[in-house]
Parts: sequence; structure tokens; C-alpha cells
Amino acid sequence: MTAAATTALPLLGRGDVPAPPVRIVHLGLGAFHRSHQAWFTAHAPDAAEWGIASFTGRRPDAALTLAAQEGVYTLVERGPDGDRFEVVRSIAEAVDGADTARLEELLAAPGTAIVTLTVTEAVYEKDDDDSPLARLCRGLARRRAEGGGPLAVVSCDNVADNGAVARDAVVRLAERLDADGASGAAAGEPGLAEWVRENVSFVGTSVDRITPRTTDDDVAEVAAKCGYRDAAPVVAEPFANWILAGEFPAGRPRWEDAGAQFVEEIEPFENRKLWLLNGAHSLLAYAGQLRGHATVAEALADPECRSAVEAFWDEAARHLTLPELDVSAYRAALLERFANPRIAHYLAQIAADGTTKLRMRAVPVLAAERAAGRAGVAAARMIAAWMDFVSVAAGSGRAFQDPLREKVLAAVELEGRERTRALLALVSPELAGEESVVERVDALRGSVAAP
Ligand SMILES: NC(=O)c1ccc[n+]([C@@H]2O[C@H](COP(=O)([O-])OP(=O)(O)OC[C@H]3O[C@@H](n4cnc5c(N)ncnc54)[C@H](O)[C@@H]3O)[C@@H](O)[C@H]2O)c1
Ligand SMILES: O=P(O)(O)OC[C@@H](O)[C@@H](O)[C@H](O)[C@H](O)CO
Repeated sequence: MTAAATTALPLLGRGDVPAPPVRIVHLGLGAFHRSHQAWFTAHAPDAAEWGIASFTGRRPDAALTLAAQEGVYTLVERGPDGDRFEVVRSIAEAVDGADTARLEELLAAPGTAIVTLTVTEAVYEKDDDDSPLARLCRGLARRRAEGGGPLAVVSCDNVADNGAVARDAVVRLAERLDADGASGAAAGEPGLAEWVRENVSFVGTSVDRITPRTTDDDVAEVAAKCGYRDAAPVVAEPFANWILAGEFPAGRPRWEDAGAQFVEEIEPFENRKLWLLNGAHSLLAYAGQLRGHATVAEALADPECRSAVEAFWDEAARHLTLPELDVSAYRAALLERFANPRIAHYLAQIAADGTTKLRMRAVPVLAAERAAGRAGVAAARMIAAWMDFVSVAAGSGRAFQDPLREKVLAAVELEGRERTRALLALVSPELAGEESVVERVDALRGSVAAP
């Protein structure tokens, strides 16, 4: 369809259907939020009572685009045999993250029951005043002052023990506001950190739905197939999974009727997903790009990459023993999901923030293998592939994103085993302190080199 023909189409919007009232605040209005939490909320039987106000993190663009179409967008469910289009209406407001006045107003409102987060792994370690979690804290300070009551914070980032990590980050920032006298608590009154400990429930989750970045072709396809203009469609695989553990003191949508699962203990499910799916993704991101591949499906079709993945899964599986995890079925399903030829999931996107991701995807498996008296070669190979990848990227001046980028670049300047030790220390200081691990990883450097 030509650009002129597209412009003549009506813009997607809400029509006569009113927006649901805002009861959920989301931080990190990106692709995944729209394919996952917003989609589950739209599918809940009580969707009409649960609207989302979704805030961007760093730039206003996504909010402006979505606000122009009243928060409504198309989910393109991309199966191996074709696309299915669905209009999602659960986002009642799309807001620029810099609009902290609106954020604080909504966080203070007694009707707000839930805050969901997809702000990326690295943000939980950030302490600057503009970080999404610092903004959340200032909103919680106002909620405390105005008596808005308890609520739930639900991290939906690929972070190990994401509920506890979110709690620690928010409490740390709240303590800083208390110490600076900026939390609004009068002298002698319990501070914000204490209020957070007593009133905010941090829910742990395992979240899963492969959602690559939307392309211009996706936008054009929606116009051609749906007969309207949507500048903010999102593409995702048909599979969607959400497992949660924790309390919702102010209520929640009936997500279980939309397919979500509530469990007592999140850790085994989280490990299964972070190690098997995300671990394989990281391995493919580094080994696959070194071998000239651009997407997950391409890399998996390379027998060298495939056998590295299978070997890593064998190691990880030894520590996923709960019968209901059904690891064999999970692995078989992953192979099908990764091979979906119509999902172009770019390895360059997955490769970002390696130091943070490997800490959760490779290090726990390597540590568990060592504790069991084994070497953990396949997990060590993932770390070695990352080292090769950043060394090549630094040497060729190619951009790579990492919260410890400057330290990575300094470590890459070193020679031989010292380079391996310094890079390993950025992923795991404990493992870098063990000579046998440094030796092992060093010996694996170059082992997945270009074909
Ligand atoms: N895309 C997926 O397939 C997928 C699946 C499961 C989980 N996740 C989780 O969701 C997260 C977001 O994924 P996405 O695909 O929506 O990414 P995205 O890039 O589309 O959106 C990320 C959001 O986080 C914000 N953000 C990122 N870095 C920030 C920073 N330093 N400071 C402030 N805000 C920042 C961005 O502005 C944006 O609003 C991932 O990091 C991952 O933890 C993604
Ligand atoms: O989103 P990230 O950057 O944490 O990780 C990249 C991918 O591994 C990830 O997005 C997966 O596709 C996703 O976790 C599948 O549910």
C-alpha cells in the first residue's frame, strides 16, 4: 500500500467504547507491556473496570503516538503460518514519563491498585532522580501523605527474583528521600521506607511472550490488512505466559481467567524461564552474531549454535527438578517457538546489557554445576561467547549497549587471561575469584568463532 493510500485511511481510535477507569499504572510503555500485561488485562472478564495509565521511560515518542489513537493499538499475533490481528483497548492513557505531575496524581489516587513495571533489567540498579523507580518513589510519597492506601507493585522484567529486587530498589530510594527530608514525612512520623515496607506488596512474576521491536513493514501490513491506520501496532508470537506470586491488597483484574497462573513459590518457574529461554537467547545473541547470524531463528538453524544451546539446557535442567516444570515439554516448545520463521527477533536487540543479563542467565547455572562438583562447561561457554562478542565489538568500534560499558571497554584492553578475569569480574566477582573458573572460561574463548 502506498504512503498516500495509507494516509487516506481512518486512524485507529476508541470509537464509542469508553476507556476503562485507570486502576493500574504502568512504567515502561514499550512493546512487551502492550503484548503482555495490557493484553492479559484486556482479556480479563472484568476488563471494563481496569484501565491502565502507561508511562514511557526515557522518551515521549511512544506515548505521543499511542495517545493520538486514544491508547488503542493492534496486536499482530504472528504464528508460523500467518498473522491474526486484534485491537487492544486496555490502555486508557498513554503518558510521557517526564509528566511526573500526572504520575504522582495517579499514584496517590485511592482507586489505583497496581503498578506494573517493564523498565529493563539495568534500571533496577539505577539511583538517579530521573529513573522510573525514583519517580515511582516520589509518587508513593504522595500516596502515603494523602492516605491512598496499600497497593501492589508487579515487576514484569526478566530479572531473577524480580519482586524482591523491585522491593529493595524502591526501599533504597525511599530511604534516600527520607534521609534528604524529601519524603513528606514529618519529624517523628514513620518515614516513606517504613510505609513502603508495610503498605506495598511486591509481587514476583515470570513473564513470557517473544515480542520483537515493531518495524515499518509491520505498520504497513496493519494498514493493508485492517483498513485503518495504526502507528503503534505490536507484533508477538501466539504463545503468552504469566505466572505470579504475591498479594494484591487493593484488588486486581481476573487475570487467571485470561490464562495467567497464580502460584505460592515463583522461583522454580522463574528459573525455568530465565535459564532455558533467556539463557538460550543470550547464548545465541553472542555465539550467533559471531557466526554471522542476525536473528534467533537463523542462529538456531546453525548446528554449532544449536548444540551449544542443547548442552546449556542439559546443564540447567539438572537444577530444574520440580515435576510440574515439565522441562522436556518446555524445551521442545522452545525449539518450535525459536524456529518460528515469521518472527524476526534480532540478536543485536537481545545482546544489549550483557553484564546484567548473564548474571541471571548463565552465572546461576555455572554456580549450581560447580556446587554439584561439575565444571559447568556449557554455561561457561555462554560467558566466553559474550567476552568474544564484546572484544570484537570494541575492536571494530561497533556500538554495544551495557550499563558497565566503560568498564567492559577497559577490561577488553587487557591481554590474555587477565582480560578474561577482568571481564568475568563484571559478570560475577565471585567466579572471577576462582582460578579454575577463569582458566575454564579462558580456554573456551574463541570456541564458537566464525564458521
Ligand atoms: N520484548 C520481549 O520479548 C520481552 C519478554 C519478556 C520480558 N520482557 C521484559 O520487558 C522489558 C522491556 O522490553 P520491551 O520489549 O518492552 O522493550 P522496549 O524497549 O520496547 O521498552 C522498554 C521501556 O523501558 C524504558 N527504559 C529502558 N531503559 C530505560 C532507562 N535506562 N531509563 C528509563 N527508562 C528506560 C523505555 O523507555 C521503554 O519505555 C525487557 O527488558 C524485559 O525485561 C521483554
Ligand atoms: O527483553 P530482554 O532484553 O530482557 O531479553 C531479550 C529476550 O531474551 C527476551 O525479550 C525474550 O524474548 C522474552 O523474555 C521472551 O519472553
